[in-house]
Amino acid sequence: MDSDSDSDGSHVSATPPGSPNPPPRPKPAPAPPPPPPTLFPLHKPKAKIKKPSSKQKPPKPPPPPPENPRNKRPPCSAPPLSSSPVKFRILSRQDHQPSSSLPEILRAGYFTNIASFTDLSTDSLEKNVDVEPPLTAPPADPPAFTAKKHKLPNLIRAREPLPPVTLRKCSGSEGNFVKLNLNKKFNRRKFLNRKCSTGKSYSRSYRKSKRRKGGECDDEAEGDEFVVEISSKEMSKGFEAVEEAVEAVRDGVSDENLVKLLKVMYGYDSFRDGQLEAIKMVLEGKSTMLVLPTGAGKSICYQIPAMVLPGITLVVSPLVALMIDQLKQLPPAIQGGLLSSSQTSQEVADTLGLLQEGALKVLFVSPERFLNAEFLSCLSPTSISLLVVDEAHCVSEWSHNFRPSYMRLRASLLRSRLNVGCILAMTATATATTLNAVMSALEIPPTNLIQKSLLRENLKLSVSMSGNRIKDLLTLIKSSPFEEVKSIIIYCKFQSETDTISRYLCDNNINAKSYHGALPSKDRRSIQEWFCSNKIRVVVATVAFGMGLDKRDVGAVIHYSLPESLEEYVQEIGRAGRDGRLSYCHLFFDDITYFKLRSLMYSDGVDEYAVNKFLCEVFKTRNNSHGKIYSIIKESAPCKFDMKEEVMLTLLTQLELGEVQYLRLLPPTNVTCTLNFYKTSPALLADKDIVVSTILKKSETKYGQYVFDIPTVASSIGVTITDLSSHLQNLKSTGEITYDSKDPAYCYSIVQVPEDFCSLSLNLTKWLSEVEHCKVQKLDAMFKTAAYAVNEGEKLEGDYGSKHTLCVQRKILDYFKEDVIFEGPNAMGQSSPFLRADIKVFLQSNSHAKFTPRAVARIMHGIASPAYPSTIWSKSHFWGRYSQIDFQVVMDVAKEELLSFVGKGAP
Ligand SMILES: Nc1ncnc2c1ncn2[C@@H]1O[C@H](COP(=O)(O)OP(=O)(O)OP(=O)(O)O)[C@@H](O)[C@H]1O
Repeated sequence: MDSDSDSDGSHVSATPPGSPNPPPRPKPAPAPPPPPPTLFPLHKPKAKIKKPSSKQKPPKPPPPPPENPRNKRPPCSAPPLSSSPVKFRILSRQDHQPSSSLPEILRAGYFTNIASFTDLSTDSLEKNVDVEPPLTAPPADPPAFTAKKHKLPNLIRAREPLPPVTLRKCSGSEGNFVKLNLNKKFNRRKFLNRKCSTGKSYSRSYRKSKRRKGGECDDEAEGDEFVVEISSKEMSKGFEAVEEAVEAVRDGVSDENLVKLLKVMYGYDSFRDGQLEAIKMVLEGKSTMLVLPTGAGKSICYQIPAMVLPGITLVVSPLVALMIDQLKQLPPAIQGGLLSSSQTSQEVADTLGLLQEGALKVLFVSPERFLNAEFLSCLSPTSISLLVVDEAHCVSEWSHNFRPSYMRLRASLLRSRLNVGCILAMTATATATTLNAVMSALEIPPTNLIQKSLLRENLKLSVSMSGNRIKDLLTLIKSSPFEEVKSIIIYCKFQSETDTISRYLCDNNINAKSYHGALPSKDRRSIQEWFCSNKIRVVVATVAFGMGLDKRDVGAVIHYSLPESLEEYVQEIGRAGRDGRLSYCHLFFDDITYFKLRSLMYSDGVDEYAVNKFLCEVFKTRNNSHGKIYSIIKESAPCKFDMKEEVMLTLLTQLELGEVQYLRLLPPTNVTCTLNFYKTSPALLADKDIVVSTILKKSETKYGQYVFDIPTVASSIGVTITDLSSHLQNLKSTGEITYDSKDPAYCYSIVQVPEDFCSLSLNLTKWLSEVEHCKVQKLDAMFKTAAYAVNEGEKLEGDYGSKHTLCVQRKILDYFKEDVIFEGPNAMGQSSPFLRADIKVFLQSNSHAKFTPRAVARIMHGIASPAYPSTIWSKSHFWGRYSQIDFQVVMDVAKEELLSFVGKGAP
């Protein structure tokens, strides 16, 4: 039975697969039965499977998908894009997708999904990590695809930078292979697929899932490469079936019609809990808040409406890597694209071109895009049918993963700027407070909340307190039920831990690899691929692993370190048991890690003093500054204000979107420009060109070069930074100048200068400290849940792998449902007899430095900050000495001592 938002939380549901008694995980688990074949795209009996041959001629292409007049939009009158001065490395599609399967490629090419991205990084989610050397050795048992990689004809110089790759539809005479537009030349490519030797009739989408979701293809088939020929007749039959089903839903949104559409698009017979309800709400045009557990199938809840609704569906995601995964996982019938701030201007222009042509049904965008006037102008006011906010908890500062850029996603702004009518917000993890905040920001009425249980009952939970985690981990993996599990993820907090542990496991004959954000993206892809094809049994990872991972048969998730919140814990254990089989999740915890994490919770915080100093810089010219453009340089500012980049962005966003709008954020860009004149002399050119004459006035000359601040010049002329950049680009193309830009910065234009800086900094600091307090409470709730489970679990029956399931589930449900902040003291010390004396000595011995109470407390807790880096301050005798004393207590004592120190005439 599923619990919903009204349940008492004393039970948990099985969503998916809805079985009350999930089967135990066999040794080894057999592959799940294939889903029934779909009408779309193809049935295997009609597809010929042949060994590749160089002589083989490509078959004829399918006709283009039937065009639906309802999907047509008038072309959009976007202004030409200026070129960005920032250079990005362009990766080929294969760079991200080393073993593209036929359905993926077909989807990408034939159905216009965008092919080139520049950033796969998920590093931003990793905190306080140290860099490890890149992966060099292949796994003991390298998968066949690596060995054969060079043979694949569809590889496009995977390592080298490439021009943007535009995927085009084939014309009727060229076979059903996808053509890639490289450097404006068309090259014919054949795409390969590996044989799944079960001999069953699989749909294309099922073969895709076999490849990606765990390599259930049997061993015999691994590495065998076959060309799958798909007749254009079959292809168009699939399209027609989808088109018919879509039309039927448009004519009448009934359960029956929607199930038919589900069947032809995905091959599934029925909807899972919550899906149908959500789809119907969206199709009725009602903004909806959807809370389903990880792996429950939230994507279908926007993909089906995207097919049915006339305009485009915008999907906002917090990470580029997530967007890429989601784009790749779109079913073939949906034409998708992606826009992120890490793309080159050419990539952006290509996507915007497709958008203008009306060729896209789903567009993934980063929230930062909403800063971009060009993007906004490309979306005609009526073209957006649905806005999907994925990971919607990021909207709320009370969530575990607040993103300042998500503040831009407020219903009022979305309506005024994009004319968005219907919003679908989706998350797997949100407390009641977070949900309230998200729903109020997106103006979703309480009646439009669809919430199913957070936990699947096939997950068995256990917890242990450990004095020697690495040894206990080995014992755990070598004992039942973990010893029988063939796919395990171990989550650690720090990158260095992942390497140590994977080495230790390998030394003990356990096939393991470490995975973290500092690894080159190629290595990360390989590890993920090997794990998915069961070539590696264990991945020891930081939080960077798992976002968008849809491997169905992960049998165990082990937390080597305490997660920072119950939200993070729920999200990460949700990687296990997606196939519905019994799966095991073990959590190790210990005081030392807890103390360390708790200290880290204070690494983002700021003092009122720092906020005030920052505001003075932001509004440096208080008079006549309305409309003027300024910038804060990302590299130098953190040290100047002792404030992390992310915190600066939070403050700037709050100054834009808070009760009073003080400024307007502009897209970040490089602001220092160095320019050389070539053809015409500067003075002569300045006579003809106002931009050049302003540059001459506003620049310094160094070694014959002109160095100037781009926002200053743009402000003086009264143009935007984009216009100025285009103008410089034009001058460059005529050979008049060359230029380079550096210093990435946050840019903004002033709307209104605050009258009272003091009260504004006080309010902002108060808000930030509440956010900080909330994060600390989340960690405490996690720690207390673990401690409670260990204490209570001792009294319960049950095998080792599942002993604490009920205790932990109960605590999790309380926490999410009622925002229960668990009572009772935390494990932190509240006083120390030597603290005051030590702070006094520290201040005396560092009398040259200007400390704030927070800076002193950070050093006593051993936390680095931009102005007090660990490279210098960890040498201090006092570094980290009081990490077991509550940070607030240390800060209070530091404040008193600083006051008395200054009172005694210290500098
Ligand atoms: N009705 C259904 N029947 C069977 N399988 C389904 C159904 N709906 C979705 N799935 C499958 O469930 C898997 C998970 O779906 P999806 O990635 O959308 O989950 P999610 O809720 O977005 O998970 P996460 O929060 O981890 O991103 C996919 O492989 C998807 O094809």
